[in-house]
Amino acid sequence: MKILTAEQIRQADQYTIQNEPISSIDLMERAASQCVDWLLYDEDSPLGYCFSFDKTLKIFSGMGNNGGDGLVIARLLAEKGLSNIQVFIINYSDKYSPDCEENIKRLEKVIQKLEKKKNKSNKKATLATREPIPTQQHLSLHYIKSVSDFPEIQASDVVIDAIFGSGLNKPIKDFTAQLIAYLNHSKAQIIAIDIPSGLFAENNEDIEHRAIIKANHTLTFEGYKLAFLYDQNYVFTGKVHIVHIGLDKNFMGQQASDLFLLTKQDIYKKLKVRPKTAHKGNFGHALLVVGSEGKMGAAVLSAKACMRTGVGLLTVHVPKCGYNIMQTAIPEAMVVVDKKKKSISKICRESTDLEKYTAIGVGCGLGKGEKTVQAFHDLLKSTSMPMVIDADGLNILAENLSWWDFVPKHSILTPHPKEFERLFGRANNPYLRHQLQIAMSIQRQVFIILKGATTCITTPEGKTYFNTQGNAGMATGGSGDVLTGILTSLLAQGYTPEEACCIGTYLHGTSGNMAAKRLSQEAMIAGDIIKYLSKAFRSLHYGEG
Ligand SMILES: NC(=O)C1=CN([C@@H]2O[C@H](COP(=O)(O)OP(=O)(O)OC[C@H]3O[C@@H](n4cnc5c(N)ncnc54)[C@H](O)[C@@H]3O)[C@@H](O)[C@H]2O)[C@H](O)CC1
Ligand SMILES: [K+]
Repeated sequence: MKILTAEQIRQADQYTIQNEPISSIDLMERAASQCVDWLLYDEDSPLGYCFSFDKTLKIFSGMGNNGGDGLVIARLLAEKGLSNIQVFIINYSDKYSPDCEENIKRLEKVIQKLEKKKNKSNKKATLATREPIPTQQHLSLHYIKSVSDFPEIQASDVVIDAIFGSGLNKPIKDFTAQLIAYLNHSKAQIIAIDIPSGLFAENNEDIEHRAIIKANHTLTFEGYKLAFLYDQNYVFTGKVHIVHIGLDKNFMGQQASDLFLLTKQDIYKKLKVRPKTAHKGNFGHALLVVGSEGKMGAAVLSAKACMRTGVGLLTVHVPKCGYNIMQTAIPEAMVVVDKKKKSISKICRESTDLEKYTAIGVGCGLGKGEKTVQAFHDLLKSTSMPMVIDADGLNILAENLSWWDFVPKHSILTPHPKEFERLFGRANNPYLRHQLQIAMSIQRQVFIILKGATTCITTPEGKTYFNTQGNAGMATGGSGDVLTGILTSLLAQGYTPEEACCIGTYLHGTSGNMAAKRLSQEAMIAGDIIKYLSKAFRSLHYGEG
């Protein structure tokens, strides 16, 4: 799925208005009604099916179209009978957008209608019983012009943030900034409409010192904004839900973008089906150069993941101390041992005949001893076959930058953020780090998989794929070794490095999710990701699970 910029979505908005055709105020109505559906019927919504709940819905609306969305949401919910709604318009300037202004009038009419209904039923009640019956529905409109107008916020309130959306063009200041701090400080659940107020859709500089809503949920229109895919911004977006508002699909499909979010369908299309007449020679021969004393677990995990991802043959090059461990843990793999006992010192004769391998993975549990560093150098120099480089392989490279010349083109590097920083340096914010990652992929002609809650894959052509599969249960020792095994296996089977990166990260995240669902995030360990690979494959091939 393509990720579009806020500017491209604005253009899609204009195109839809002109070509559907639909008036902008009707498009706003449609967008808000989709939000209302989510609010009333989604299992994640704090309102879920609660038409007359004892909580109060407090909607904070700005003066632009995001504010307009908030006003329509209030009116539609009131028309559906939701009981307690208070709307607050933030007067941060002296000008409303036309659709926002029109929706204030429409909301006022509904308030008047409800008031009339209330008076009528009270009159009837007074005549019959001499006592007014309190009406069930409360809908009110208030204006915030300074800090003294801030309402009290209870922990049980549900707050809708419709202050600013994609039209934000400078950091929020003055009492609006104070209001955001005040809302963030409350214990209420916050739902942001389109984008948390204060967050820019792409580049966010100086984020620690800015006023930005910290939402529990963000209902975003049509697709993820780029900023939502940076882990550092999760604190603002909370869980992101895509709300489709009917923007022109063809127009959006034609927009140029080098940014993609991986979906199940993308992966399904890339996965090959194994021919019925296949033999093990059809699925490649992988070599893993891994392990050292005390870190043979990393070697075993990468080897098991490699086999479970479907490689035909696997040879594992380990130090002598790893022989029995490897043969016992995974009899399906062939093992060649190094001359040295505790760490790898030289890629030995059986392994030096690199021609017979269809992919190489290196780095898991390797260590950085002098001889190992030399062996890594020799390995880089002895092949031009793209390889998977992880963990200590990356650290060694970071300490020997001149060796970049020997890194085979289109190799896959799998750093976590610290390893990334060691290799490529620091960037001031996630957007700039992403730009740095793209630039480095192009310059070094490698695929970089920056691991995180959302994994960011950049290609030598300058494309980016984001993978959102996975969960915090995977933040445990060995998860990265499993990914290396999966990637090496896919490369060995003849998937292109780009396909291997996309399928590999998606599979890894999906089996991690399946493991967490069954075992809990706390109890799952890296080996469980391997156990659930079969389920992840089945879900991709046959839609199971
Ligand atoms: N794009 C769509 O598909 C649809 C979007 N909708 C909603 O509209 C907003 C974008 O609305 P817009 O009026 O352009 O911008 P905002 O409401 O975010 O901001 C209003 C206005 O405020 C000014 N401004 C910007 N930054 C500041 C600031 N820091 N301080 C003071 N004033 C500021 C600026 O002039 C802005 O224009 C989108 O997010 C959706 O929620 C439609 O409703 C449906 C279709
Ligand atoms: K908002």
